[in-house]
Amino acid sequence: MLPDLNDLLGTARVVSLPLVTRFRGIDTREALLLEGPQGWTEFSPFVEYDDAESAAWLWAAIEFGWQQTPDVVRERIPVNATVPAVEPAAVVAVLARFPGCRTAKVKVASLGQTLADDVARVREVRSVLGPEGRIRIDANGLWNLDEAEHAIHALAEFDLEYVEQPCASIDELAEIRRRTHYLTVPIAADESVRRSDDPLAVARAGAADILVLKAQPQGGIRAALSVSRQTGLPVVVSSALDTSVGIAMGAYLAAALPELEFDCGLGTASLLAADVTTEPLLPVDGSIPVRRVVPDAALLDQHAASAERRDWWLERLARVYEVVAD
Ligand SMILES: O=C(O)CCC(=O)c1ccccc1C(=O)O
Ligand SMILES: [Mg+2]
Repeated sequence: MLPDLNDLLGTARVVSLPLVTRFRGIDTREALLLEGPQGWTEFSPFVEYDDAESAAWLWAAIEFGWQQTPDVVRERIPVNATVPAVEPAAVVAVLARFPGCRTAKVKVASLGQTLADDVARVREVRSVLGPEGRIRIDANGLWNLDEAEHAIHALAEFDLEYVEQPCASIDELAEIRRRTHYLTVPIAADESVRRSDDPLAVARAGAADILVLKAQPQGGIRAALSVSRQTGLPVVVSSALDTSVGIAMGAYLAAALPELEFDCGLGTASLLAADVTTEPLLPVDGSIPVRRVVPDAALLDQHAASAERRDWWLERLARVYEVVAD
């Protein structure tokens, strides 16, 4: 059951939040927030995504605002620190924003950087976290097969918990998994789940050991829970660099999973220099609470997007609504 478009437009607020450090090539995160009968919710597909891909994000936003959240089995979610592709000298300051986090996810394979840059960054993260820290890396599919094999070989000495999306395609993931099997570094799939027509294909191909699930791109909490159930693979719930409102959606997904073996990528409010609430879902003692988030009126005003960007988002909402309604 779909609410009327006018109900969505009636409460919509568009914000533009500055990031602490550049991430995925952006320094501000734009998001559209909506208030449904169950609470505030978020629609924030990345600006370059088309309407067809954004439909899952809108369905997720509507589900979270208009339907009750599923039963939860935990009240706090252990989270990882997320380390953008920064210089080694900046690593200490990044990790300090994630108090109590024993796990770090390090971005690698960034445009304009070399494997030596990645090795230096991961070495510094290992040195700060110590031998008991857990380190995972995320290449966002940017390596080809040989680059991935070489890089995983070079980075394995830092004891990797897993490698997220080393290559772009499912076939490549399956092949790199075979090639690096001897290193015993598990392979996780992210884009191959959230940007694929068939989120189960990567599991069916035996191309990943772990799935990264993001609530908005997966089409909501229930759809993501279904992927987890149907594949039986261990899951890491992650944010899409959402505001605290969207992170809450991810937190409810993580809280509803029967098993949660790995720390989740839901500490990303720490990458924002501003948020929409005075009580953001920031990590404390390495975890975030599971609760809904209510935006603060003054912060919504303070971080309101320009009139031009607001119109762009409202028009996008209306177009994507038609895709969902079909
Ligand atoms: O998983 C995390 O630690 C944080 C989330 C994250 O990395 C991310 C955030 C926005 C867009 C893509 C990604 C990604 O996992 O590739
Ligand atoms: Mg990823």
